[in-house]
Amino acid sequence: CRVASRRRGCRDGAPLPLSPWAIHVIGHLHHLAGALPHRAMRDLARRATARSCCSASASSPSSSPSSADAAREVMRARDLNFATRSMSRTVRLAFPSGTEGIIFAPYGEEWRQMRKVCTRRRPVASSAPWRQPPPRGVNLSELITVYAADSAVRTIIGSSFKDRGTFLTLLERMVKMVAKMSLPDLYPSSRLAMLVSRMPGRMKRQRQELVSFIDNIVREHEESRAAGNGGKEDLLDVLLRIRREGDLQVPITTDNIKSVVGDMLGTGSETVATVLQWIMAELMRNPRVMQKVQDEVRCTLAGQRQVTEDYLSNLHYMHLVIKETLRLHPPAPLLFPRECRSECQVLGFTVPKDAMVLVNAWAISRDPKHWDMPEEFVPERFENSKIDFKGTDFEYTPFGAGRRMCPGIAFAFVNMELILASLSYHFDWELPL
Ligand code: HEM
Repeated sequence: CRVASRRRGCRDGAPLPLSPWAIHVIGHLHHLAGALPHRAMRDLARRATARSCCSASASSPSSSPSSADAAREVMRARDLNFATRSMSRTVRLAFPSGTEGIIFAPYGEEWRQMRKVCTRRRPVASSAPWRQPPPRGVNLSELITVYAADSAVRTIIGSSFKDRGTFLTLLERMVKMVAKMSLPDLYPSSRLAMLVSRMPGRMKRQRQELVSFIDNIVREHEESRAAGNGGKEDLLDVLLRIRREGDLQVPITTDNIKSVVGDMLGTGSETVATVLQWIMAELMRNPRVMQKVQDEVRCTLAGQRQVTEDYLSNLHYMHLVIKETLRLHPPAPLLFPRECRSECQVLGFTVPKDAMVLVNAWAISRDPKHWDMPEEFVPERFENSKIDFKGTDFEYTPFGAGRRMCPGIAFAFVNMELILASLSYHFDWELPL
């Protein structure tokens, strides 16, 4: 294993990140077996005295900062050096060069342009659904997923979204595949791994299905606009217009527009739905907090038939509940993988060029060094605290920080607050007996 064999070596006097004991051929993988990666990596970092980094792959260097100090180094002090994304060998099959969208785009002008276009859009908020009493015993996770997808769609491609069910299935499969490590990812230079693994074929098919799906959306969109169906410009309109006008430094291709649309639809719905599901689970486990949220919402909206955006700024306690849920259950616990652009030092350790860096935001936001009763759900901890998720407090970075920080925070918050207010205003909730 390349990492293990270089571990004891030093670069310019600085050692490589601490790494656990390795086994020939499989490297450090046995340390990750059977546990969620962010938990396993936190435990490994705890065992390593420096608590900074550990390597965890079979044959490619990777590093997982698990302390706020290391996160600050990666996402602030050396942000530019870690501002590009790491792509596994199988993910690369799904996003060939020039079609990386935003999430996987290498650092550079094209990524900067796309990000600017996408963050200029204001979220299209609408009132949350479920004003009618649902039948007893609803599958709340399912309802939340559907709502989050619909509302992402409204902002990104307007209201036309005929086949939501197919989209959600494709999205779920894609997220699972991208998050998974397959044999070719663990042994990137092995041709045998590529030959024996079924993952490359599955990834290509999955990507093809998603692209055809988005193709239809783009075509319908263009036809609808050509037929004179007006309405406000949505994100897809803006991207298509910019491509037509063609006055950008790096021209936008249709293939990349499809990837950007996929990125925004995927992140816009999946993350919001996951956080909302955790919020409702925590509220049901903590009836005191649930009561406080309901009292605040019902008092603020007294007499209104519908929750709208106008009331959100008064729902102070609900905001704390969302913050606390993001602390305990960030939907991207290891953020999104970054790559070291040139060898550098982090907290006195050498990080080699091309190493994948996974910041363990989940472990850091439960670190007893920064948080009292870190495992407890206590929204009040944020009451008089200056700690926020805006990318300057490195003990709490559910949206990341630095150049690659999440551009969807405003969108996410409007949606999460609308839906949570709506659920708390209209209904009482309890777990089935
Ligand atoms: C609670 C909801 C959300 C959470 C917790 C979240 C979290 C994150 C995180 C951790 C990253 C990686 C940051 C880094 O590497 O430092 C990210 C990136 C990103 N997010 Fe979000 N996100 C959320 C909602 C959204 C929404 C609603 C959108 C869009 C509509 C969105 C679009 C993106 C995009 C495009 C990127 C890639 C940015 C880049 O690489 O330049 N996210 N998000």
